[in-house]
Amino acid sequence: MSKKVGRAIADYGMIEDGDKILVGVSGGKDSLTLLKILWDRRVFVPIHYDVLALHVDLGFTGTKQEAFRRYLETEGYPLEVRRQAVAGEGGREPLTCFWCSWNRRRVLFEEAKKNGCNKIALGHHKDDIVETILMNLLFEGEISAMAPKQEMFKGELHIIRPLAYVEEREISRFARLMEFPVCGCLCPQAGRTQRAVVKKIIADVQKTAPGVKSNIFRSLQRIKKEYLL
Ligand SMILES: Nc1ncnc2c1ncn2[C@@H]1O[C@H](COP(=O)(O)OP(=O)(O)OP(=O)(O)O)[C@@H](O)[C@H]1O
Repeated sequence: MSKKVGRAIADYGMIEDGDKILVGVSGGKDSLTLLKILWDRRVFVPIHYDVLALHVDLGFTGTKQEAFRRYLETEGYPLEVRRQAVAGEGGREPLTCFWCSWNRRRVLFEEAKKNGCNKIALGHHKDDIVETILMNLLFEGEISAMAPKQEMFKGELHIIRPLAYVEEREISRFARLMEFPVCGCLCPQAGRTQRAVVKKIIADVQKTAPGVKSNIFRSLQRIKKEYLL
């Protein structure tokens, strides 16, 4: 996985010497994996960069957040926690995905600025990108993906997605092997989103066409302009 991450970093010029990277850590398997890989790679890559983990505590109840926070601290990762209630007290009803992610992003940007970070790394992986392509096609009527490297605020900040070439099943296996104290998805909307619908479509098609995920991913690298409307 580290090799795939290295390839994605090189292909998209995601990390440069002197970068300070804020890694968004939700407590899920993807961002815990991302944090470990970026942290460990610093030992052998020929450039120097700093890593800071940030958890935005969105205020959902019934969390197992304490366990993963303790784990990060014990493992020696520098960690910041910012509380930003989106539901219940201090939040808004009904809770929507837009409201939740808008707030999370705002806090990530604010904390990046406050901590002098020029990159924000998110744990989106290949499956997330493929699902986004289909979601945008089916529900938004447009052809677009999730950029592995995205410029924000006229280049002041970049969002990077170093797991862009890594499949979710690889991450799941790694997270189990590493015994990460994963604190599952705490979102009350989980499983009822457009993403869940698209995930099921891909899984169904994959039963008879195993290469479908890679094909969807590759499709946005091979646009045939002469066949567009
Ligand atoms: N509460 C949070 N605090 C900080 N970063 C977050 C938080 N929630 C999500 N992120 C960041 O945004 C990415 C995408 O969020 P999403 O909710 O889609 O999570 P996910 O795909 O389930 O990943 P994970 O397994 O890391 O939770 C995460 O991988 C993480 O980097």
